[in-house]
Amino acid sequence: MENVCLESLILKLHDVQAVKFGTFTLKSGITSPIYFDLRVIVSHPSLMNQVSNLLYQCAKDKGLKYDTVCGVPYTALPLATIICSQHEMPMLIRRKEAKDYGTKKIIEGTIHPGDTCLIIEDVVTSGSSVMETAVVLQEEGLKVTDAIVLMDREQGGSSILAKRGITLHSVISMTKLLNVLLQAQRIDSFTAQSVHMFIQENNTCKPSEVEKDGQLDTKKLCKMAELSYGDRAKLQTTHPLATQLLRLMEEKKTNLCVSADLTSCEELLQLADSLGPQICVLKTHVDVLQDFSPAFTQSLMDLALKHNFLIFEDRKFADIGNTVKHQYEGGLYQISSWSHIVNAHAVSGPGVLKGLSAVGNPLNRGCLLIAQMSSQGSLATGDYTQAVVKMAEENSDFVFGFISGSKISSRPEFLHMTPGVQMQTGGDDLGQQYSSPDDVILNKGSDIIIVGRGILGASDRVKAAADYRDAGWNAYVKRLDRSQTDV
Ligand SMILES: O=c1ccn([C@@H]2O[C@H](COP(=O)(O)O)[C@@H](O)[C@H]2O)c(=O)[nH]1
Repeated sequence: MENVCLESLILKLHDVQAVKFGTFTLKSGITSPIYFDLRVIVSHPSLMNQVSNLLYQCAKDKGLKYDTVCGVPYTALPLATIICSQHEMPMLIRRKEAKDYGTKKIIEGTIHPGDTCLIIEDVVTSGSSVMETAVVLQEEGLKVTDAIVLMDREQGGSSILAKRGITLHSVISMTKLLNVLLQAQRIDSFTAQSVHMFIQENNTCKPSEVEKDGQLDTKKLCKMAELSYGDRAKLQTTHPLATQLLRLMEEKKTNLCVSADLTSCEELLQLADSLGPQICVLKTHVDVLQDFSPAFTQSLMDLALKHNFLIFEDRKFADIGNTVKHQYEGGLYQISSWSHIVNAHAVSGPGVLKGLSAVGNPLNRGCLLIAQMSSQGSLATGDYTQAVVKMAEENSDFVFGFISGSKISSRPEFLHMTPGVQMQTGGDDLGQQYSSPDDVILNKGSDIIIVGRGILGASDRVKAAADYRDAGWNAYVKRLDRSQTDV
């Protein structure tokens, strides 16, 4: 690969801010002086072509033989597409989550078991994303022996992948990148030095650290990919309310939120008292109460303290900032004074969060954005959902998670809460659709199940809540176990 070509690429990547210097918190919670965001290159077609050519050339220079190509979702997907299109090679697409309808496939494209698949990735730190893709391909009978990455952060990922039989080939090394930017006076020697030191000191995935008796300690390794609720609570970037919630979930061993859709205050308070020990969150719709009074909210707050759960008023704010501010703070319900959590639709734009956070932040409250809905025909899908994730990322001082059917953000500081949960799947006659606790937590990667009528309609609500709590928690434990064996 020609040096001039690499140098011009590095400078272009810096121009478009695909590489940035400053203070950044990585997925693992570590603070880094350098950050790569290769996603931006999709807006620069000539850069996309240049990167794809270099990735292809790298595979050629190494003499790699392969039958098909798969890009690690999402950034490397278009890169793999360009390579396959230009060189007329078959490609496979790995889904992040299996489809919950139709074929339920996790790999799209024609699979020929025994074929060798080359993995394409944009940036490697721990190697866990490459590994996740490799495992899925291997489960389909494909051979995975090599991966090509544009940028290796040199933090141990290549050694870890090598231990699992995958050779990582990188187009740009961290050392090369820093040298080129230093020579071009894009960064000073102090910055280059601090990045070098960071890499040495934060080799988060040193093989020696994840080895036990010469074997990979899969438990440690897995922690990089899937953190427990307790570990997520410890991340610097986690919102204080999410920290409180994740901690109490770990302590009480529950990821059950009961949806207390009742019309009498007394019945609701009785429910909160009897189910309190089983739940992490109690969700209300105060506007369906026939006898609401401020005394009710005081009693509910007392029960939340007694049983250590959070209160979530499912108000679904959706107006302009100024209006939601009044709706949250004032009126009959004065929601901000008693509800730890509220939620909002993103449809009116970020102003809704500006208005809500002006009231909620001084009170240490938090908000969930509604990214998907459980009802049939919901319009909150696809690009809308993606835009909601972006809005959450841009407002993480107040937003700590989502109402969604599945995990939609890989950032461990965000919580996913899923309504439409019952042991018996199906729905009601007004469009509600139900998934099982196992499906929601284990297969779709959500964090908290929200259960209403599944518990409220039972003859013994305490027993039903215990069953849902066990089902939700066991699915979470299974998910952690599965990710340990997958790595
Ligand atoms: O997409 C959504 C958003 C909110 N909900 C609310 O959750 C409960 C579900 O009650 P069930 O009795 O378990 O069906 C209810 O309060 C909804 O308003 C939802 O279902 N879907």
